[in-house]
Amino acid sequence: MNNTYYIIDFDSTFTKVEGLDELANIALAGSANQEKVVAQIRSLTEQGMNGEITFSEALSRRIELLKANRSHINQLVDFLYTQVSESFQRNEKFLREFSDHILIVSGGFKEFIVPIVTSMGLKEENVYANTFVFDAEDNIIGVDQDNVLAHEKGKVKLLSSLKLDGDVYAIGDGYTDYELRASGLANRFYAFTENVKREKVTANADHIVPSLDEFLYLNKLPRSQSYPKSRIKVLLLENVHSVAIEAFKREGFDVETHKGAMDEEELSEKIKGVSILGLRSKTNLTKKVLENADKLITVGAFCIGTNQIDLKTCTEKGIAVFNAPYSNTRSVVELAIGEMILLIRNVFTKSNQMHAGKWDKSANNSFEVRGKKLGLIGYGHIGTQLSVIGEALGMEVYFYDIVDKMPIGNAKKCRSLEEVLRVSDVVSMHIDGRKENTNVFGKREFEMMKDGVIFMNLARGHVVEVPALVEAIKSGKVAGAGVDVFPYEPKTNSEPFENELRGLPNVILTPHIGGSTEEAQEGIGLYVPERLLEYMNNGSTTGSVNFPEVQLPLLRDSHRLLHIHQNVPGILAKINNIFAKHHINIIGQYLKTNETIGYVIMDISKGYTNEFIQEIKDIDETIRFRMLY
Ligand SMILES: NC(=O)c1ccc[n+]([C@@H]2O[C@H](COP(=O)([O-])OP(=O)(O)OC[C@H]3O[C@@H](n4cnc5c(N)ncnc54)[C@H](O)[C@@H]3O)[C@@H](O)[C@H]2O)c1
Ligand SMILES: O=C(O)CC[C@@H](O)C(=O)O
Repeated sequence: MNNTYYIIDFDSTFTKVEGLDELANIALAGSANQEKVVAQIRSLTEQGMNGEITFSEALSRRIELLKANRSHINQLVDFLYTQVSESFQRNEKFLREFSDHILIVSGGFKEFIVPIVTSMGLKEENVYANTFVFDAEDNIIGVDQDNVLAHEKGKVKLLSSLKLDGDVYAIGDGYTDYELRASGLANRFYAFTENVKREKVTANADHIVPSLDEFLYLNKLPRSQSYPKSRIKVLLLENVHSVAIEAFKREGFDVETHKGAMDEEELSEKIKGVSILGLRSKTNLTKKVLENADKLITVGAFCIGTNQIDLKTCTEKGIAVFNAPYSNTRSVVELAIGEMILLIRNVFTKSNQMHAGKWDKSANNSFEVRGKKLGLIGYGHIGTQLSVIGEALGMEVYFYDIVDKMPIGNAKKCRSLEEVLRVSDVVSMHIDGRKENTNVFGKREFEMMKDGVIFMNLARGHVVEVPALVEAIKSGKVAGAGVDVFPYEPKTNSEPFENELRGLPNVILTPHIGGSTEEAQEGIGLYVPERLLEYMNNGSTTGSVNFPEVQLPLLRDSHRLLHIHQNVPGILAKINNIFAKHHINIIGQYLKTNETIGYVIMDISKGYTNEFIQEIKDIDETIRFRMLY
């Protein structure tokens, strides 16, 4: 072990929160002025951390406001067990292994610090912090004034008295931590920004460390992440749900988010250096963008459709793409059912008339859906769900799909598109957005339909020729239409919507919100990051839309090599020859291929040379190589 001492701060570094602020929250729970007092305490904490008021002033003023007792401290400790910073949780092994050289030096209080840090392997005798003074009823009435840490430049005085023999590295989020470096007592100061980032502190740091992983990486210390995730960029576009953002932040990635989509030019610049990209339906991931994607490992479509992504190029470049194949299915189905009922009853026309002051109480052109024929074009996830609910409403369901599909319930499978169109009272599109489906629905298809049909497209805008639909509405062929998707859709909410369907009677237009419900977005926000993280951390490709699917066991006590190559004969033999030449023992090996690529995963024991790795990388057909440990 080296002779370096690691001086670590507690509040907002070891834990995500400030202990005293949380103690106030607990002590004042339910009291009328809780919010006000906690805000005052937080503000004093901030001023002290930024060096705007002296530490001792901040401390004594906070204690005065606190009104806490010993039982509140017990509650605080229980809470703090759940608030240890993520990167500290990940690196408990380092804390235990280096416990003789790790000192917790804090302006906080031993009463809550000791139980937390000792539970993670640190030593009580290495905790330097304040202690409370209690009265006979166990109320906190002050701070032990004999402790140097209760006073100005307390950390500096404390460290100077310890006379540590060796290098000293200080890690913390506050100005008092930086003071150790300024005084010359610490060789380096690492500003820890996983929980809070303070300009005045980071400006003075030798290094800014967004996580403990980064600190351990910089100092070549044992760590749980082979390469710190804080160095891996995640770019999330189109307002993906906050649970997704949290999932990546929790793992320690460097996450950037954007509310809207990006056009080709903007994304071509932004993609540089990004390893994980998240998008929805409005961002086109084109060949040109992918040419600039120098670090891209994986892409998550936070939606069902992946037609906006050049999957072929992604595959050729060894970029694994994932989507959320059913998280918003129910939402689309509910919207389709709602629109169908409103359209067949002519509700929008009546509602518009009412807004214009016209009362037209009549049954003309208003029908029930019960007993009507529902024609579904595309019988995938959405089509089949709609089939079930349509039948429950008393409709007869007919469907057409290019793939032979099992009918659900009493639905009738049709052999051709025409067969469905000729019989249906309501036609609903649920085919996917592949290129070949462009304009599959035009004048000819509308002409095949019954007069007065209701038509809905909640699939993709480019599958229907809009002028043909407009004509069919104007001629009365189509009595009502629900359209959620358009060949061109605005990139952001501030861009105006232009389309020939605007202003037509009994036409419901919605801004591509079939899948936009809180439930669906949260579901997608949980599902997609799980797939992406599984791939990043473990190599598993379950649910990938362009990679061979492999579900891998967790990595234990071995190193995992992931080799993506062009799918030509003989690659596995080449790999195995290199293993044999270097006498490397394979613990586990998995191979899956698709038409374009092969994906080999090899778990090996830790003894191998850089030459061995280089030879694997140098195989001619290699597209991408990654190592996990
Ligand atoms: N409006 C929205 O917000 C929203 C939300 C979710 C999905 N969608 C769209 O809805 C589409 C359908 O979603 P899904 O989850 O049911 O997809 P899915 O892949 O499960 O089903 C699509 C079905 O269409 C069939 N198909 C493809 N081309 C066809 C054609 N030309 N004629 C007949 N059948 C054809 C396929 O064989 C498949 O069974 C998605 O691809 C997506 O584009 C829109
Ligand atoms: O939310 C989106 O952007 C797209 C929704 C939908 O079209 C999908 O493909 O899932």
